[in-house]
Amino acid sequence: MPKITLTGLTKFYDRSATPAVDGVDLTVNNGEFLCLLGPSGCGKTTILRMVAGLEHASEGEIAIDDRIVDSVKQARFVPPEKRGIGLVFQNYALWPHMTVEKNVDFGLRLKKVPAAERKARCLDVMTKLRIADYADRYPSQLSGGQQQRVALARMLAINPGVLLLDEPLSNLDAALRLEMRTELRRLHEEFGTTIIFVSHDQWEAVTLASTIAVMNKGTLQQVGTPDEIYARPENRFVAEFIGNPNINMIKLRGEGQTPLGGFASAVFKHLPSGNDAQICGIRPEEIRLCEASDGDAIPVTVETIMPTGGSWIIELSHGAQRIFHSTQSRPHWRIKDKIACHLPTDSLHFFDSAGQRIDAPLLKTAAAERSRPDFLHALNTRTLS
Ligand SMILES: Nc1ncnc2c1ncn2[C@@H]1O[C@H](COP(=O)(O)OP(=O)(O)OP(=O)(O)O)[C@@H](O)[C@H]1O
Repeated sequence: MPKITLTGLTKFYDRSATPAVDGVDLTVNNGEFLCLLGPSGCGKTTILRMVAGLEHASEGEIAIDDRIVDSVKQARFVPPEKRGIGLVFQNYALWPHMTVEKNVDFGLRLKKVPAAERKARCLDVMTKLRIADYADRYPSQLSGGQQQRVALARMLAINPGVLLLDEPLSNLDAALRLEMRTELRRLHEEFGTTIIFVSHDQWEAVTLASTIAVMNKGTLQQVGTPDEIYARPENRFVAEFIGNPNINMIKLRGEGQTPLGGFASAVFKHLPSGNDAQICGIRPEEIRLCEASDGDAIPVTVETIMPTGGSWIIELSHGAQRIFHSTQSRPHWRIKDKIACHLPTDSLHFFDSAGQRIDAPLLKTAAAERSRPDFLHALNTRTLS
């Protein structure tokens, strides 16, 4: 299966404005399932459209394996139909005058696949995507979710080397989405297709993708496995975009760089001298609660306890400061209880004034070794809340 390489990829829709995509360097390896994740308008779809050949790059290059398919410098542009790519968009354009089976069969016909093989392939993907019962219906007679599955089936039938998916599950209800994610993962394992998937839903990204590329304002922020991105965010944007409840951010310094009190003073204890960290992040599930009598801990008051279906989010205050803790164990505290908390050293993430991660020598590793179930649980808390 092909590898895709983006080098300095840039797109200006309007030369006088900021670019929609700004100097992106990214390699999607053979058979990789990569999710472009980021807030609305950050340039995800634009990248997908350039890879598909529906938009020209303004600068930089796109290569599929070793073949350059778009390069302004080399004055080369390979049209979409010659790139060997399947594309499924949110608004999956099905042929309205064709039945489901004819839609799925369409690409195979174009490829002049023999009739018996076409029939078998169509039946196979329609069965896998659970639309075989609607084979004779027209798109207008299907629900949005069923149409989305037809669009996916149509692509999978031709078994493209590269599959580009732009939020293809957005029209499905929660249960069907979950089912389709499992199905997509299974299909990916079975077909080994290189997939680029666009989403702004972090839960979808971590459950589906082997690699996540987090984007913001047209630029790539971090590329890594879901675990890497959660456990070792490269900057504040990534730290705050991934995980729910959101990571707690503790401001460490005030005017003139004076160290702040409260939670910040507890954090300073862990900071080697000379470190110029401005902000410290700690994931809610990493905060440890204890009895008020624990002398070394930070005294806090329980402000709210929010059940989120199998887990709980607890809001804690220390003076005017607030911090959120999450747990899978039913809390035995009550609102207004005076308790205390620890911020474990190896769970702290430090960022400088530009929001870039600082790796202090004393503060390492354990966070990176955090287990995936914890991570998924943390995200699941958001989904349920
Ligand atoms: N055809 C176009 N002409 C001008 N500007 C465009 C065009 N398409 C997209 N843009 C702009 O480019 C930027 C990136 O858009 P893009 O659709 O790639 O973002 P996205 O991350 O996919 O967003 P979403 O998650 O909302 O689909 C946005 O500011 C958008 O307004």
